[in-house]
Amino acid sequence: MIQFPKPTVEQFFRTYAISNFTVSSDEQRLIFSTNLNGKMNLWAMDLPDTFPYLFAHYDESISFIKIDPENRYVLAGYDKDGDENHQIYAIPNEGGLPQPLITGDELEKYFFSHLSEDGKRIYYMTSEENPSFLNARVRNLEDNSDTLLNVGEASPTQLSAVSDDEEAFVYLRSYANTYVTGFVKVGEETHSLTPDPDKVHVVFDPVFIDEKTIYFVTDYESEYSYVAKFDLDTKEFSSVVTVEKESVDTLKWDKENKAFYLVTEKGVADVLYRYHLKTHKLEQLKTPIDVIGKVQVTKSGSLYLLGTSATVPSNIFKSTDGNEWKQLTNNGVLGVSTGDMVEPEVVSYKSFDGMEIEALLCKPKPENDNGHTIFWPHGGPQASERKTFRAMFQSFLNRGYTIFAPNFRGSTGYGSSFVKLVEQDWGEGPRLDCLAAIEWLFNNNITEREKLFLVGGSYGGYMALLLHGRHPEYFKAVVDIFGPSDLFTFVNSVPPHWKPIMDRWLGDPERDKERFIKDSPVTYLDGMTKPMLVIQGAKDPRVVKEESDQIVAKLEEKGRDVEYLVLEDEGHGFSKKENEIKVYNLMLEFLEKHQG
Ligand SMILES: CC(=O)N[C@@H](C)C(=O)N[C@@H](C)C(=O)N[C@@H](C)C(=O)O
Repeated sequence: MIQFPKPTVEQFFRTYAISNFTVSSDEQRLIFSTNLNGKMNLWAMDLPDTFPYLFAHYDESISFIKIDPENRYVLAGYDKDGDENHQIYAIPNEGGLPQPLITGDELEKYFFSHLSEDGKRIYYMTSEENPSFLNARVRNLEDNSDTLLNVGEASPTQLSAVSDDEEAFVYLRSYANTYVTGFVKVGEETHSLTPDPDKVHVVFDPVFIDEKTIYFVTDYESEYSYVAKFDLDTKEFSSVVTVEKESVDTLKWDKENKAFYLVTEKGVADVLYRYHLKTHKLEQLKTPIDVIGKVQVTKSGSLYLLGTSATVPSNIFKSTDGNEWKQLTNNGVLGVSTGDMVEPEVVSYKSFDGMEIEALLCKPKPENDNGHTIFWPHGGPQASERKTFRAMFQSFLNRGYTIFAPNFRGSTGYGSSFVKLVEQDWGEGPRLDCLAAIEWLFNNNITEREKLFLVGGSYGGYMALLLHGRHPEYFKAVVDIFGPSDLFTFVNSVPPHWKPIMDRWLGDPERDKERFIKDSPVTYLDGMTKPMLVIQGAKDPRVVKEESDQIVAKLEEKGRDVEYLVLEDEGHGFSKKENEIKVYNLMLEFLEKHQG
């Protein structure tokens, strides 16, 4: 019989992403954003037919998709080459070319918030006239009038829910990723959704289940976030559903069955629950994947879910009972079965101060093993490494690298106090957690001292630079993907609506001058002696190109071995297939070159 070679790394490069989806109210059409033709576009399937067709061609990343309840048009948000200046476009119901609808100067942002039940009014937030705090406005599609609803003040203010009668509005105000207050505005009256907005807590995912009752997620006076309720008549706040040691991170209302769907974050995986409002019964549901990206509940009560596992790229599933799932998309890795991929082990180790840190350990198949390990600090930093599919990881594994990804202090999924541990401490605690992880790898004979690489993106890139500068003896070579290199320049270069939250997140460059010097990678140029590869998107608005330019220039001045790749048409990530392949190939080449 014909013998075929084992899967090669190039096959993993040909994996496509599904980043978002929505289903029409009659459930006859599913629209999703994917880079199936190399760039991000909207594709659709006319259900129950599952053959995807190109629905709207624009070749840019898509921030939201909304189908008019009466199927007259579709709305979508696009930016330009990853600049995150999202603007709102309309697409004919038959598909076609997106037309600008709520747009302005290319530097302004227009974030979609809500579409009225009759599809005639679009609620949105904009940076226009209020770049740091954002204004909320409503556009009436019948007469094209555009009305100011709320002027954001004190901190970025997001319109997050609108009652069906469009009389009550919930706003969320962010002071930090871990401090977001919620308030409801009805006419001239405003009420906090939680008893004391001055206490540090978060509020998100508010839902009006009728004109007077708002459910939402909060961690108010709790270590783990839970579902709470605010009654507009009595002005009472109450806790409704808590799940032990799990943080609720998504709340969806099922109007038909008077139930909520909850997704909780439990370390490296998600759990899906249904909570019945009448019986107060909480049921755990089976899911076909480990990490849930999006849940949509339709009018009929059907459930659609977008998700991924370490060996399963993003796919969309449907269920009518929350237990049996039908896979609607068939998004896989070119010719590679899940059995040919690597499932991570969940391990934990003790850090310098005895704190238990969870991590993902991915070991290559013995026949591929090249004896080298890649240490991967994740980005965020208030995020975590989870059981999601990463073509980059599976490519590294296919080439024989072991990968170790610690959820150092500051990661999400381990309670509110743990997430806060990185705030105003970017370079000490999390760095020591990384060092403890490296020693653990050596002590457990997973990694040999001379065979360790360091690769990280964004905050992970920052950590890669910092670890390189302060502890070069551990690493053979280092890859920094858009990492902040100097906290003084980084703090001033972030998008305007991030600036109000920088103090709690990172600190103040004057007040915390000593710490900023200590925790800036650029302070440790002398230590950065190992070969480096730096990768940057030219349009990145979060970690701007100057962060990479300056560290590369300084290393070159010192005659260090540094390669630099700038992708002109990318932002904070690689959305275009050809760019992604260029990056993976360069990284693999770089690592291979420095194995010896
Ligand atoms: C609400 C919000 O956007 N907060 C930001 C301050 C934030 O936490 N952004 C991160 C997701 C982020 O982009 N961080 C960069 C530095 C990264 O590590 O990816």
